Amino acid sequence: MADTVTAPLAGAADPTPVVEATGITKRFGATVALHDARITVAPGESHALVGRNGAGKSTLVSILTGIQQPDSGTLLLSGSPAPAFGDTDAWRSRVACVYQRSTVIGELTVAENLFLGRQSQSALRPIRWKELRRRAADLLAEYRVEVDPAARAQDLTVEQRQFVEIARALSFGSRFIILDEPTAKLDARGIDRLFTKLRQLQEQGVAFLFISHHLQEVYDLCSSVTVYRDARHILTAPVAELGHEALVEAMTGESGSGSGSSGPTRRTVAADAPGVLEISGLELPGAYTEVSLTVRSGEVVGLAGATASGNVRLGETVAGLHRPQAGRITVAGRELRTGDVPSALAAGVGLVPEDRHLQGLVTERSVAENATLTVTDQLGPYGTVLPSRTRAFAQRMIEDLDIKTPGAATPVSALSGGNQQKVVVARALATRPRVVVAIRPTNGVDVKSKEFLLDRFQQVADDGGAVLIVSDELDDLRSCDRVVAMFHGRTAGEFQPGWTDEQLVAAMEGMAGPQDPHKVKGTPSHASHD
Ligand SMILES: Nc1ncnc2c1ncn2[C@@H]1O[C@H](COP(=O)(O)OP(=O)(O)OP(=O)(O)O)[C@@H](O)[C@H]1O
Repeated sequence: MADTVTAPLAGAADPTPVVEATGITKRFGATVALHDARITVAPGESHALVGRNGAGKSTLVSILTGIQQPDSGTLLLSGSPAPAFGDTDAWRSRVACVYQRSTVIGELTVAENLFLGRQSQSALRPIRWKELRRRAADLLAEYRVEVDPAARAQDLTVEQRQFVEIARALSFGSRFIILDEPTAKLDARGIDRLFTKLRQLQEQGVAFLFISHHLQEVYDLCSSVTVYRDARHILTAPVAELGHEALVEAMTGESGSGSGSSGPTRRTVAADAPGVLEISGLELPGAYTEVSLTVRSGEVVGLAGATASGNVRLGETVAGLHRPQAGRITVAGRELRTGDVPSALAAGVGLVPEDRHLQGLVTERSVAENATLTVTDQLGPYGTVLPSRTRAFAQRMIEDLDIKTPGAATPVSALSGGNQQKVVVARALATRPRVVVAIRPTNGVDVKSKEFLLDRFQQVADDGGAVLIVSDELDDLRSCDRVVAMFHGRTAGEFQPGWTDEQLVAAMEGMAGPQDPHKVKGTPSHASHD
């Protein structure tokens, strides 16, 4: 069992790549996930890996971290052949991965998480908790991570948990860290703090492989970028030499494909269109207060806000997941029984939940079963579910949402992350809802598919429905007919088309009224602040 290695970080004097993978091929049944793929990351380098959903990025990560074996290919870590498959200690002394979903255990303290499985030198010796906390404090100080070792992991913020994971990885001796969509659950401030920490560590010689669908983050953080497309390596280039359009072109294989920067075509919602979703005086203690909002037929409204703004809880309340203390919600004039999911479903509310793993999918079940979970009543007579009808229904959803899967019977666990997200959206749309509440709906979805999904929500509105997009992603919000910003549980301004990133970001940060010109730094992907 490995003990703590708190070797100080050194500069990047040795030019041997931390990873050099060549000719990597990996198949899952008939699916070729990687074909003759390669990647090289230099010490102290911040290297991005980008590609559309299903391009093979996560498969590469699982091979680089020893979770999966390639069918063929060569993998060198710091110039040495990769450890034997299954030799966990050897693998984690060379490479670690911080995933979007944290691997720390919420019920345990930071110190316990850091030394999990290596608390005591000998299994027979009792664990000395005081000593453990002291070692944890030393370790955190070494990497300048400001977290209390005695705090329960579940009480930490998402990025603090990531810092603990990074410190744990470094303590095993690894100087190469893979970050797989690390910003997906962070708000703007969290992203800033994570990037600051990564830059600090990079200066100390730590190398990163950074995977993100937010291309602006690639430009902000990385010096080189590798693009995969359809299981193959397409190019590796210095970030500074590859413009945004060329990068998207490499990812999609289509020239001049655009990336959402041109913005959606503006539609006008009739001024006398009836309110389909009406929220009045809603209050949920600890989350939001006195919120009133109407979404009219044909309208897509953005509900913007940072992590603690209350926007997510408000969206979830509409879908029946929380019972507010005061206020009313009506859908097409009918009052909802609040805090009751079946009642919201029956009224025609479809939900794209925030966390597809916790609230969205049964991953061991098929794409067909997951996509039709909310419409089983339409799949056969007298409460029966006909497999043929389920498959046909699912097939339509697969085509409609461009889900990349070998078939409707494929388990969702075999799909790439972005395609799993599309199944969640498919399920929300399967009921032909009058109201769609979509929480960060493009999470993990590539640039092209993002436009595609947002377009599907527009279609719901075009068919007379009302859509509420709850997000802090400026790309999501840009597609809306109107945006309401929330800050600390209250609405903090309304924005008509033509708003600038700076204006909206300022409102989300509690710094400005609607469309007040403010000098605030913004990024095109996530909201930022000054
Ligand atoms: N365990 C598995 N069984 C079967 N197929 C799999 C499995 N894991 C991945 N695949 C398939 O391999 C291909 C590559 O998937 P991978 O998860 O590596 O893509 P990705 O680039 O990480 O996508 P995303 O951006 O959506 O996360 C996909 O077609 C996926 O469905």
